[in-house]
Amino acid sequence: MGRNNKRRDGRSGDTGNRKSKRAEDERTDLIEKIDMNNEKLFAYYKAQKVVPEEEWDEFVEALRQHLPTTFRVAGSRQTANNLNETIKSVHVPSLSNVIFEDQPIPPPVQLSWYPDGLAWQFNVPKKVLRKSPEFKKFHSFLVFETEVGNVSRQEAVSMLPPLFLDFEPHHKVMDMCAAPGSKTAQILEALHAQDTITSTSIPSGLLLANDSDNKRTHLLIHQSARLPSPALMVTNLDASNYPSIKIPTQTKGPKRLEQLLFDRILCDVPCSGDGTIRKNMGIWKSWQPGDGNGLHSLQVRILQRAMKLLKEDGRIVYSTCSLNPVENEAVIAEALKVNPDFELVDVSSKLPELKHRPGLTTWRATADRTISATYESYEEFMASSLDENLKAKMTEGHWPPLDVEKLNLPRCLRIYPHLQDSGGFFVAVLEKRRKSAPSKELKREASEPADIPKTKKPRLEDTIDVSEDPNVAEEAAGIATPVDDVEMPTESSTPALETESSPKSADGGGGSFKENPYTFLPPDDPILQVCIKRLHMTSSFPSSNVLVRNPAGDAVRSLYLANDVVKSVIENNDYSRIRLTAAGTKVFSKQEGGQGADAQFRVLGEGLPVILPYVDPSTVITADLPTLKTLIESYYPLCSTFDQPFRETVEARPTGSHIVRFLPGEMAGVILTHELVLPIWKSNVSLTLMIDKKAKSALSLRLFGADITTAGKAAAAVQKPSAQPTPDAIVEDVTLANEEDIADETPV
Ligand SMILES: C[S@@+](CC[C@H](N)C(=O)[O-])C[C@H]1O[C@@H](n2cnc3c(N)ncnc32)[C@H](O)[C@@H]1O
Repeated sequence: MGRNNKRRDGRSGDTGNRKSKRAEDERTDLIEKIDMNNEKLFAYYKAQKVVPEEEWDEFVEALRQHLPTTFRVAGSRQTANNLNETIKSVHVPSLSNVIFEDQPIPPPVQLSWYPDGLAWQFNVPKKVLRKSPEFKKFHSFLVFETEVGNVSRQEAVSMLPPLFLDFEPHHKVMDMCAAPGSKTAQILEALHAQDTITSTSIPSGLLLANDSDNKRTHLLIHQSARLPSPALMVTNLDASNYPSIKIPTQTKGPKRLEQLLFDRILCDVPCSGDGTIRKNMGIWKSWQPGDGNGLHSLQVRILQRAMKLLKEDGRIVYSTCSLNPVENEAVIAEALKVNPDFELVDVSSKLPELKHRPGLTTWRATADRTISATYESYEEFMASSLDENLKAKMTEGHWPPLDVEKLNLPRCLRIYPHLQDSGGFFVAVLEKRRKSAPSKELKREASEPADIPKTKKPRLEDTIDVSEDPNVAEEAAGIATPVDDVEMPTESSTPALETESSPKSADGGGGSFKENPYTFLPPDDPILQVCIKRLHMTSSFPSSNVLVRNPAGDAVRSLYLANDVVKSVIENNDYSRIRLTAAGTKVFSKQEGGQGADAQFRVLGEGLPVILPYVDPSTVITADLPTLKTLIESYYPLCSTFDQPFRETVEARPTGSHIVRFLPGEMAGVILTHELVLPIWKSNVSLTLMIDKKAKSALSLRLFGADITTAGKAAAAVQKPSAQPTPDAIVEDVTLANEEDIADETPV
């Protein structure tokens, strides 16, 4: 991210390029220098019998190998299938016979277990990506598509948990430890699976993504802006202490408030991360058993809190990128012990091509840093000659319980690097059994009358003490929410783009919370009405679900759209108590007028698919592929440069925000296979395509096989006077920024 900012600050792509090469050289040195032996790690995992004796060498050898690059084609089913087709029919054939320094380089292959072949893997040295023209072009394609959210560069194993959630668009889903958000994005995509390329549905369900780290929460918001959803909320709380959220009862009769319970919860908990050792090579040196021991109690508390927030028949997916049974089976066992209404689900046949091993039923914990001894039981550990301070760090829960056989721990899935050339991972799926006949008392507890004085409220909360103001300790942040990074027209009559001001930085120190509050506009708000009238939106547009974020509750800058559940959560809960950091999706944004012109609210590219189903089709201007090419190539082409009938249509339109539908077509060998709907801005005499710079470059690469945007051509010219189709400067610089931004599975 930092490097990306430097580029925005005006550093040349060449500098980025040199830096990237240096970083790569440093990494190569590191691989060569690093000692991929850690006797304690080996002794510990041998003692756990994670793999049979005869597989041990293969397992360790796999830990030492460079992790292949994996990515997932993202977006709704239609968008993803389209792009996947391009990868299969254009990129893979062009990468199939590449010879580099006399060596054949294998093309990307699909991950056999990932549904619909939407996940890919390739393993080529970075210098091939830099120097082979075919791979360079493919890499550039990936970088830009990642920037705009059509591709997610994610570790293969990290793609697993959402696949086991098995949820539907009407479900209320919670992602308890969500940042930086690769799994949140995957859940959002599934929630919006039925969307088309041009329009987004408003699912009736909810995705509540939470993370206790404020900085990382803003990274999550940035990532999820690529997949706008009116069903998304983001909170910034300690998951182990997550407060009760209230919503009105759905039943007939007087409205009461009840606790919001979830259909599905993902607990992708903080872990020691030793399953990522192929990527995070520092683990070879730093690993010690205490890493997992120290996290065990937090992991248990997070899982137990999830159990209390789940509906009957609901499902929890618990996952870590650690191989340590103390962070995995021991956590599941401890949580099951106190929640007997839960059981592990056998999901071994869900992904038939996925190779995995069963969860362990025996393991040997230790707290000893200096010797390699492990202990069969807590009693044996306590009877040892170890230091009393070390003994105090461990609990019975670190070891297998006596009744371990009853818990079905082999139903957990262990993924090992040597099985399918991946990282190491652990997944467990738990379901809450339906109670046959709820007692009268339980029924009474299930709905909480809103009007009972607080002190007398029957508590829905469980054994965990949930305070009204969870004491969340995190670093001071101050990261801006995403802004529309649109190329700026300079024509004098073209208004300056107003950037969305970031919410005030959240000062995590001591748990203070300084985000802006959320207010729903009255449906007859004059500004909202102007937006609705301008687009001739139908009466079915949910105008009572439009919200703003500022203390006054006025439509001063941006308008967001939320679905009914998000609205009801916001209206019935104090936003600062639930540390609400984001809600819904931004659809309109204020655009300052140019010389003498009034400010207007314009449709945002990210919000357009959400509002398009409500826009009167006669409001949308139709255009063809050459028109799109002109809009991509120039910042602000004059209206007079366009062909008829587009020229006449736009000249007749007032200045301001418009929507254009580009119809499928062909020009000089370039094919637009499906229609595209994009926002434009009309100034007195020129037009601007109002999409993010990187989205414009990605679109250009997808359509024309080269970045023909002004910025792309400029970058190519800086890099090489004989401009090649793929500008190195952009590729390298964006790659670095991107890889940092989306790094997932960072051990915490
Ligand atoms: C393994 S990472 C999650 C990765 C994420 N699910 C993804 O796919 O991008 C664990 C996350 O847990 C967060 N975390 C740590 N302690 C937490 C707590 N007590 N409550 C909520 N989140 C916590 C960390 O900030 C970190 O972002």
